Amino acid sequence: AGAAPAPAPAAATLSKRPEDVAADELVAWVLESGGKANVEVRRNAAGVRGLYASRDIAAGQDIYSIPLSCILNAGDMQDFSLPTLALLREMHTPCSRFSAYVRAMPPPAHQFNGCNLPLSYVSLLQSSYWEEQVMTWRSLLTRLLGGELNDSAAVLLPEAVGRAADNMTLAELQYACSLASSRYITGEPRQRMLLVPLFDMANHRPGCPHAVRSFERPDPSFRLVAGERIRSGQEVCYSYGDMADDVALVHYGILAGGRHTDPPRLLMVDHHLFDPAAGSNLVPPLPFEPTTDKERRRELKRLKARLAELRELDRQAAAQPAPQPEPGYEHALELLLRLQVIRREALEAEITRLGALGKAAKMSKARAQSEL
Ligand SMILES: C[S@@+](CC[C@H](N)C(=O)[O-])C[C@H]1O[C@@H](n2cnc3c(N)ncnc32)[C@H](O)[C@@H]1O
Repeated sequence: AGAAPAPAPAAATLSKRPEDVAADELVAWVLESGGKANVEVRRNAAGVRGLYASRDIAAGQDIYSIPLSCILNAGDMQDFSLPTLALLREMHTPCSRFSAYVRAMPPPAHQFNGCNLPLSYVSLLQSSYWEEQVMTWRSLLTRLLGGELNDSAAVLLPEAVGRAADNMTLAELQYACSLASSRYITGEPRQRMLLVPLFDMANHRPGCPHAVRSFERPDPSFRLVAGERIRSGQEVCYSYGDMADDVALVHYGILAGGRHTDPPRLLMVDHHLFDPAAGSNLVPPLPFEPTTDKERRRELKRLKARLAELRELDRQAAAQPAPQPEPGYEHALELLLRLQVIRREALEAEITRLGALGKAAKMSKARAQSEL
């Protein structure tokens, strides 16, 4: 008689996904290691996990500070596979000090970008530039898996994961690549690819003003500084860059919201400043401003031709069975199909805008002549 029953674990803990329990442990590890965190990791109503302020944070204050001992440094920026291998190394190292970090990663069913795009989806990108990019990444991973001896490679697969290389699958490599490539950060003053716990829990918001400070003296820790006041409970965002929707989808598995801009933002591959040979992924969101009517007509012709090509693809697709979702990649298919719609809407809007510019110019010319 007498002993009170042990308190039941809170419902929230019971229902927590393993990666979310690990995320709490990750915060504890960062704090134990001397870091500071005015944030916690939570999910929003739509189930997207992110960072939330655990108290009010004034503009200019640190949102968190991550000690260097908690950063996974994947080396310099020459080798595409390094962040993938750095992550895999920790995933296959028993008692890794990054164990909470790797356990907090989204599982394969919730992880998607161009690294693990199913082959059957590649043509849905409807862009030779993106299709080539994705196939190049796939081929680099395939060669890494095949143990191709490349004397210039910084790290080979068995060097990173030991005997686990014997049983590694392309799917596992693609998953690790997708995780690493959507999470690492590079930048001044050290040009290194860094996987930073907690930093990589912040979701993208275009124009988010919070800024990273790192390797400063006397405090070299990795800090995120509030660019505006954040109230307790508010989501802590980070701007992944000024991305068009195709860039956001291939690099982060998200749509950046380009259709909501005015005018709707063209995909990078449709933008007048896009140069596939330059290999740059960032095209400024500057609308085309013709200085002459000839320029305007040339751009209008280019856009109409692009839209006509896409309409032709639509006609061909309508005669085929609808694309089938690959198990675990249902959401990815939805995003790709939505990107196709956004692309056409943005082209149509730009064609309308340039057409209207021409009409307005003609009318003002006619008015000027009638006044003479
Ligand atoms: C650096 S991680 C951010 C943390 C991530 N949500 C998590 O739970 O680990 C980047 C990934 O988060 C997701 N993400 C980032 N920004 C998002 C947004 N605005 N909406 C939905 N998902 C987003 C995408 O899956 C993206 O590849």
